[in-house]
Amino acid sequence: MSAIRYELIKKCKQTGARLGRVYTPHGYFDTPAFMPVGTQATVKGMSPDELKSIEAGIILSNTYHLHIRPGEDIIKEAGGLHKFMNWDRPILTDSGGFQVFSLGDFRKIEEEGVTFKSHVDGSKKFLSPESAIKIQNKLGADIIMAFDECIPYPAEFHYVKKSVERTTRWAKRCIKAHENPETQALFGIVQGGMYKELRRQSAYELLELDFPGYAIGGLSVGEPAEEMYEMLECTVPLLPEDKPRYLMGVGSPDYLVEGAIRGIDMFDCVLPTRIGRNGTVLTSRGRMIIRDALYARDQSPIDPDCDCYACKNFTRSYIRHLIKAKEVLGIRLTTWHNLRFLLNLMKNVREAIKEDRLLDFRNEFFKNFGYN
Ligand SMILES: C=CCOC(=O)Nc1nc2cc3[nH]c(NC)nc3cc2c(=O)[nH]1
Ligand SMILES: [Zn+2]
Repeated sequence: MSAIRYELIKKCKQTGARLGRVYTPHGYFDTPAFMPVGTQATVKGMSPDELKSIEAGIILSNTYHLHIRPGEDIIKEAGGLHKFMNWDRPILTDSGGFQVFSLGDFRKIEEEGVTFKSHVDGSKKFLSPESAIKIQNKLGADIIMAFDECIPYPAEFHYVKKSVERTTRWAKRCIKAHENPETQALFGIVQGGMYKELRRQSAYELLELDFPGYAIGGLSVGEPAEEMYEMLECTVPLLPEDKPRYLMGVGSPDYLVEGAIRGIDMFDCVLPTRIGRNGTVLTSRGRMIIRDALYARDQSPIDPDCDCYACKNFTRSYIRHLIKAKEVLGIRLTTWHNLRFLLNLMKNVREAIKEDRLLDFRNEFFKNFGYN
């Protein structure tokens, strides 16, 4: 009996997209889904009630960050991550491994695991498949991720092949180390760089291990959009139709729509919260740099088509003032709006799948948003 169940509700007639629902021990969430990122057990600037008000179905936290601070034992003593942060809906923990390689003073990868320096105090840290799973077992997320190597871009074929084979060996060690498969679903992570042959090899090796869900890793690492789409087109069809597919670290509005069209069910990205904090907001007409003097006297909402608290109650002029004055309410409002924008985008994608018009929706959205 697995911790989650994926219900395939409808397949889009125009594309590879699917409408689905993932049932977890903390309730279900609809897919395709965008998962707000709460790296350190909080989606920066948003309370759990506010996240519920914008209909966030599932949020993500980082194993690496919570291991470094406050440490998984403190969270376990609180009754696990759900209790600690008072979020009673689904949670997914990924490694933050992406950050380890970009944040921590990354040291070396060996068969046993990865040695690196903490980005907080520079102390020496070690993560292995076993320790990464042990930490996630203590945190108690509903969906946890296998320990893998997120291969940098670009990378030589031979290096990628060796890394894929090690990631598969690590995946087997994760399954063995996992203590709560009936309450925490462990997802395998397909790697393979930008090589179709290695993407297929990684997928086949992980399919044999029969995970309850599969993530596609090693993308959104600096490669051109076309390469990412090509890797999706060669990998997604190999994955089981009756299990969720999670594209890690993606993404911007166009990537979310194009990823859903190619059969992806779950996405996560720091973009909405990160650009929100530096005064950039997403609107149906494209990105808006609200701190720009252009908006100093603009009494209209960020996005007239948006139903969020920021757009219903405040003007561009006021929010620009808050951002310029480094007032905390400023980044709360831009974050609130950006998250609601992406959650609404995914709601519209789900509607379009229901009505077999996702390609039409894509063309309309891209025309307004300013993509080609
Ligand atoms: C406990 C261990 C769980 O391991 C992982 O979470 N591994 C992992 N995380 C990723 C995160 C990514 N973010 C982006 N772009 C912003 N691309 C990403 C790719 C990966 C990936 O290939 N692997
Ligand atoms: Zn809004």
